Amino acid sequence: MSDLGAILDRIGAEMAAAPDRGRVADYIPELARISDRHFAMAVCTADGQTFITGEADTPFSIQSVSKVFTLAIALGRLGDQLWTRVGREPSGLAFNSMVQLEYERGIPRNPFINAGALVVTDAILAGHKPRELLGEILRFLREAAGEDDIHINKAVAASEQATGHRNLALAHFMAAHGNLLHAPDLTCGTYFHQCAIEMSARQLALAGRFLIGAPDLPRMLAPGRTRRINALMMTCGHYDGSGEFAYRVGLPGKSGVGGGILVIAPGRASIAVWSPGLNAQGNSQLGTLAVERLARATGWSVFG
Ligand SMILES: NC(=O)CC[C@H](N)C(=O)O
Repeated sequence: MSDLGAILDRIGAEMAAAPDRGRVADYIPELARISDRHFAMAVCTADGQTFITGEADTPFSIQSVSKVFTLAIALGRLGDQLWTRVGREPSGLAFNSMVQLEYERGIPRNPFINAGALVVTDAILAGHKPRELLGEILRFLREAAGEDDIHINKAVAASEQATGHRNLALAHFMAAHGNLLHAPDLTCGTYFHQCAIEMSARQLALAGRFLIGAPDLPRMLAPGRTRRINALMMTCGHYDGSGEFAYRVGLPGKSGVGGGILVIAPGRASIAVWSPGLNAQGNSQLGTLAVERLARATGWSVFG
């Protein structure tokens, strides 16, 4: 790579000057307080280097990016058995949509929409107390990142708990179809806490290294499974904006309404970007633009 540091400096400067920063999520009151001025990007390469620009050590709410890690834990623990409860197709609908779940009898389309992520959390909650599972998720992240300073923001979790009617509705609906093992408020409560994990862009890029598929990096899962997580990130990681992200960026990515995106360049790098303003599909507006520019400058793409 010619000069990743210079590429990131340029992208950071361009994003600081960007006029249209999208809109910060306001349906979770604690997230509505975050300024849309933040920007950070971190790139961890397969050969062990890390490059950053912007506020790469400021923690932010990873929200739905957590779904990548709970899926990894679920696949490691349950293997293909998980797929009896959740599908692997893009939904073409918003992350919190209800309609499809009714047509498809309580089986969510994929593990990255909210309904699917609730099923994944519910599956790995089996045999554990919520506190134990949340401890396991944090341990997984800390081991993957090689950093201990990763925590849950309890105020964000409480804020979502107080307003999370749609997620509770999704969970109740799946319970009605026999696709939930625990009481809806238990599964949702665990999910709200997992979404409220805070990480910096640097920590998130480090935690994503196990998905690069390169030797000498932390190995959290069998290689065949990490490839499949990448496939799902590519097809479903941005909800009804997944096609657009694949077209513009050409790499698997998973977004969250906190404005974070984890992007994997297989064999090359793990990339984390953060800018809290979102586009109409609930994906970081500048985050997407920044990784689009990074992909163009580096030539990284899974499409050759
Ligand atoms: N897209 C997201 O990041 C959504 C996560 C959020 N906690 C929710 O369930 O609404």
